[in-house]
Amino acid sequence: MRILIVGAGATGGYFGGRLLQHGRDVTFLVREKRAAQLAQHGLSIRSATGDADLRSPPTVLAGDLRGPYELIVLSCKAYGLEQAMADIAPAAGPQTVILPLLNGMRQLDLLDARFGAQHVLGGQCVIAATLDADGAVRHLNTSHSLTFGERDGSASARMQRITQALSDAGFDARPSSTVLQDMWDKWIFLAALAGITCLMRGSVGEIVAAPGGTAAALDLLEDCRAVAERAGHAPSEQTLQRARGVLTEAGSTLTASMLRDLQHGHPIEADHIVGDLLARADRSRDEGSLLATVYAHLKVYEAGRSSAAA
Ligand SMILES: NC(=O)C1=CN([C@@H]2O[C@H](COP(=O)(O)OP(=O)(O)OC[C@H]3O[C@@H](n4cnc5c(N)ncnc54)[C@H](OP(=O)(O)O)[C@@H]3O)[C@@H](O)[C@H]2O)C=CC1
Ligand SMILES: CC(C)(CO)C(=O)C(=O)O
Repeated sequence: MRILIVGAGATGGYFGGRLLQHGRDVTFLVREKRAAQLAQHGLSIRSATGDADLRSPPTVLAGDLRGPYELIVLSCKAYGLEQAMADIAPAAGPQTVILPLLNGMRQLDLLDARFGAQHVLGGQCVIAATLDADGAVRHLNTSHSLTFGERDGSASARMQRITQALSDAGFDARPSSTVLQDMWDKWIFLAALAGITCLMRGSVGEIVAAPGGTAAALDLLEDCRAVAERAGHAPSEQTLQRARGVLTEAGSTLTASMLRDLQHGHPIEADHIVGDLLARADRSRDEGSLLATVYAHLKVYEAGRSSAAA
């Protein structure tokens, strides 16, 4: 299967790199700076699950992109999605399937509008990864699952082909018949994790060790859960218990990728991950909620970045 990975950043570099390491037909759509870095140093993955050093990974610049690809894996940030959609247009043909790995849900609406819903799978990944200063992918824990599925839950022929292409490639490939609920479950967990770790500038363990920290984390999760319920995607009690457990684990070093971005002064996905959740909330009830405070806090950070750049 001809696979295009859009972006060779933390997630795209990791999953694309693993696929390449396992002999799959992968090309990375990159921009010039990353193309030069990959040409010079190759693509390295540093991980407790096994390192990889891939010399000369196949890359392509947008202007040279020729399609069609059977599978396009989107691993850009939400604020890069409009540009990425424009750039991948030449790679999309009548049989192309787009698999977005972004956190949140709004990417589905945008991709549907641009390419047609029949071309867009649901998807998500669970991993903690970042890029080093030298461009190597650093895998920060041992989770590395990639979930994908038809949004109507069907076991289509293309799902079988994609499952085969993504399986046995050094990460957990998880075909799902409940991918939309999976995405919602992850969204509310991630919004709570990103929101609370950014607000408190610390890991889960540091937050729960502080007075009131556990209650704040659980309050925020509850705000997020209420939005999911209102949208018809309430998490199961088991999912909720798991999320509560992870968000209140004593000594946990877990943070969200949004906190890592914020600490490096990078752009963040505030609107996509927190603002969009708030937009789907019951405004009369959620005004003054912790979720609203978290959003205001992230927007202040963004405003500070913009004025520093001006
Ligand atoms: N990092 C993590 O641990 C996790 C992240 N996620 C989610 O995954 C998504 C991706 O995050 P992450 O991998 O961390 O992000 P990164 O910023 O590490 O990587 C994104 C990459 O996409 C590239 N890119 C963006 N637009 C284009 C384009 N038009 N053409 C070519 N390359 C492009 C960027 O390239 P350039 O350098 O040129 O800008 C960058 O290298 C986000 O929605 C995030 O929330 C989900 C789970 C965990
Ligand atoms: C929740 C987590 C850590 C898992 O993938 C994540 O998605 C992120 O940090 O962006």
